[in-house]
Amino acid sequence: ARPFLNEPDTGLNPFLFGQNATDECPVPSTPQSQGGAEGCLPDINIAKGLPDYEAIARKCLPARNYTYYRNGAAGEYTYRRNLAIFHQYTFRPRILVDISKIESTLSTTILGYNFSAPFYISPCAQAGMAHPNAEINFVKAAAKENILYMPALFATRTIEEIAEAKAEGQVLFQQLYLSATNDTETEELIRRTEKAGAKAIVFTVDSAADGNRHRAARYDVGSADSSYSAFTWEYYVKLTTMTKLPIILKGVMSFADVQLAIKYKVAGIILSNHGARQLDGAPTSLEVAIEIHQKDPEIFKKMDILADGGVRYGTDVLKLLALGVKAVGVGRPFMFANIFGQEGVEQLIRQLKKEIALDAANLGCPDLREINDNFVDWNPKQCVD
Ligand SMILES: Cc1cc2nc3c(=O)[nH]c(=O)nc-3n(C[C@H](O)[C@H](O)[C@H](O)COP(=O)(O)O)c2cc1C
Repeated sequence: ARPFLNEPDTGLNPFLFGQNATDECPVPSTPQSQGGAEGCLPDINIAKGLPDYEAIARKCLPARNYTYYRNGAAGEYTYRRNLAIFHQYTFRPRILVDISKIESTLSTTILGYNFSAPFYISPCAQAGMAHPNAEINFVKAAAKENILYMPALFATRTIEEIAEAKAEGQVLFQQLYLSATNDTETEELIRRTEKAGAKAIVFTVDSAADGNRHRAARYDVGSADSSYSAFTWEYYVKLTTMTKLPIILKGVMSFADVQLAIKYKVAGIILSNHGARQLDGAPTSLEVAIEIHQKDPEIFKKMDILADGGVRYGTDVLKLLALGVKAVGVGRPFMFANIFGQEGVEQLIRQLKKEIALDAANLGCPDLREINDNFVDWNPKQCVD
């Protein structure tokens, strides 16, 4: 495959490496497990959009830590597809529409809880590889900007430490990996999650086995679980009897399973290929959302459907929302922004909110909550790359 452009060149490099691009920053000596790009970080203001945080992290983090966040499965074809797919669909912009109120229409509900924007911080393990305060930065930034955060079970900080950092009334959804064979362990995890005050369980179902991750294997930072899972829909039914919390299934990636999720009255699903870290060749969440929309668009009204993977621009968010997706998850960009700590995470949230508003305005969509499939030409076109 041809070399892949991870981030389009938007003129960042001279700010990061100097005008002659020769003053490479030395790899910092901070121990990997404690993260740390300190001493190397450029001015936070040079990050103008989501892809910039990755470019900065690649320069500033130890290679092993960067690779843990960056890697995808096998030849990373789905990783590339996640980023590229959005550009196969062009908008149908409308003109002479009063879009002056757009910023006041970004708010949404997820499982009935109010948030200021239709995007959230996806559950990603090991935030401590980027910053010593790890997930605490996500909790606090999410509270400040009133967006949803889904902490990962394999976080650097414990469920309890993360809950402790919550603001008054802050809503978190807890991501869990469960054991199909050890109900005692599952019960214990669920009790901890409930006690911590999580408002929903995000049960990840797209990791039936370890991800086959070549890039990660070079640095010994592969996926954390090494068993083949025995989960079934019957297990899901049993799980619903173990807790009163709503359960969101994360990693639904076929129309057949979406139909089953409806049949089993699942509270919500996340269309996700796990950031392309599990099955190379999996479809992208945009493609699955398009398939649902083509086959039975009413499904989007029957449960909250969220989606993640490769979302890097406001326009990516708009395309998913136009199909009926309720809110969109962002993973790696937040992990990379965290090298700047809470300030970096907050800045990213503000930047994405602004992009969504600007893009919706230029699209001629006066109210984000009213965006619909007419705003996009769903005939795929050749990507510009
Ligand atoms: C470093 C890293 C760790 C992740 N850890 C988890 C995890 O523990 N549980 C989970 O459900 N998903 C995990 N994911 C997947 C994310 O929740 C999300 O689906 C994905 O990152 C979205 O794609 P994006 O990174 O392109 O935004 C992880 C992703 C990354 C990049």
